[in-house]
Amino acid sequence: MSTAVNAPVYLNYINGEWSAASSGQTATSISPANKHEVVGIIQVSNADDLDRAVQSAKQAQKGWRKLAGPSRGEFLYKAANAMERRLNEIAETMTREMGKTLPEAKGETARGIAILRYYAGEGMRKVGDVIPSTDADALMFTTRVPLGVVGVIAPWNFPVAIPIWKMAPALAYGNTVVLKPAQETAVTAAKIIECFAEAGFPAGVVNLITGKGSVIGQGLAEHKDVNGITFTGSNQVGKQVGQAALARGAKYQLEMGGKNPVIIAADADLDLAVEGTVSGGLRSTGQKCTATSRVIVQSEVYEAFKQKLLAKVREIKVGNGLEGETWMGPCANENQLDTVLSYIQKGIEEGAELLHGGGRPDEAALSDGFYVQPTVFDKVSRSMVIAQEEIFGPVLALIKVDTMEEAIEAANDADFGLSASIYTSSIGNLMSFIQDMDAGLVRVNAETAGVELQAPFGGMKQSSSHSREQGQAAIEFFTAIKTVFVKS
Ligand SMILES: NC(=O)C1=CN([C@@H]2O[C@H](COP(=O)(O)OP(=O)(O)OC[C@H]3O[C@@H](n4cnc5c(N)ncnc54)[C@H](OP(=O)(O)O)[C@@H]3O)[C@@H](O)[C@H]2O)C=CC1
Ligand SMILES: O=C(O)CCC(=O)C(=O)O
Repeated sequence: MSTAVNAPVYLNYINGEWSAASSGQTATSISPANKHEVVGIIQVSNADDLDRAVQSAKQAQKGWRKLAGPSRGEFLYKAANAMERRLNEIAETMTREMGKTLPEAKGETARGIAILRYYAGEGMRKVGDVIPSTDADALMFTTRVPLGVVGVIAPWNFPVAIPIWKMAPALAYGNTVVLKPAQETAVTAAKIIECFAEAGFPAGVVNLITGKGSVIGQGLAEHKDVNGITFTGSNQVGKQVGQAALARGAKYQLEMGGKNPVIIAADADLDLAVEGTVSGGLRSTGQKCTATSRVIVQSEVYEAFKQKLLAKVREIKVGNGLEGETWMGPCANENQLDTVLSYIQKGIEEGAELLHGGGRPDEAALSDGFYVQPTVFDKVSRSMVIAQEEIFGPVLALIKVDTMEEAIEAANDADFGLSASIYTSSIGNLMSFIQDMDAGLVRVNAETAGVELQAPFGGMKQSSSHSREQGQAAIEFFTAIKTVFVKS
């Protein structure tokens, strides 16, 4: 039975006011743990709504950029405080809306708050350098200016952290923002924006508009008054967004897929390596762009590692993320579940050996949710589809290698280059890995997932548009450098 009748309605936030889509259309945001549970009713906006949001951001931009950096930072501190007061509620909404476990959702919400505070402090840091001029009577320096209106297109897998790690630096550096979250997690996004509204940002500085990606996302990328577009999501859509922005000369930044390897060297601490592989590959149901997907193991320890890994995976409790004993929640939506199941089928057809999982769990209590078992494949070869394409699900592919050289070569044998890790106790191994691994994030004796907000984050090869987000790196995208030459 659907509970849509009693579900709360969430609106767009445009020019400091909550408003319904002018199309009059709404959609339901459902829980992946039980498809009959409606988390909220959300707006399906059209191009007119989008234009209103962009125009309100454009109008607000002049006043916002004129504020001193520390004053802009004050608003971010206030938004962080508002979010902190509502941490449990926001985390619970996230779990209900996209399925990750409540402890993970609380951790992510806390991370969103920390990101806001980090960028609030940015308002007080330097924005330029003094450069010696060849003219002894001149002063030459650089300063930075905001892009203008920034469009944020966010995915559903980190519905708090990703919008915030894009919006917070955009705002701190003087841009105004139009956020288009994934429809999947529009309710969680509305709650974040409620915190921004409570913080008292001037009207138009922060705008939220929900609707189809093909209408609102693509519309943002194509809108003549949007000066910068920052996107996280699939490779296919990312490239479309980039092309639309490029065609009209707007700045863009894309964070896309991963096919992240972990290397288990013969001298690794196997218990630590198993822990990192399970956590990196299966937490959040494998739906992280940094999730471990390929497990490359040296032959000397292959059998021992495999047995320890299987023992750990067998312990995983799949269930509703709101329940305390659950370790792994459902896939975020039915499409995602179907994608994961079809990749598992492909792995079987290609001759990989299914060691664990491979389908939906049997429990009747889980039959209305988008659940899948944690899955482990043995005898995977580097060219198989499950070793090459992003699955975005809880599927680990074991690949056997003889030498460290072969391990690194296998790890680099993918179109993506986001994150990679190695478990080893040898300095030689870790130095070769750090030097030769083509990935934006390389981690030693730590899982592939896990990003620190104060460090640059982004990928090589097909994983990104080669820019970096977060930490001090964010200033490169969200501002333009202006070189100033002054002569008395
Ligand atoms: N790098 C990452 O962190 C992520 C990677 N993915 C990968 O993408 C796959 C598919 O996931 P999916 O949710 O469909 O990812 P998408 O790339 O379709 O969605 C990401 C965001 O882009 C929006 N969008 C969709 N179509 C367009 C468009 N034509 N123009 C502009 N914006 C658009 C979406 O809106 P809406 O969905 O509301 O229509 C959403 O806000 C996953 O299986 C995974 O492999 C997915 C999410 C995150
Ligand atoms: O691993 C993380 O914490 C971040 C992952 C991420 O950015 C993503 O999945 O989109």
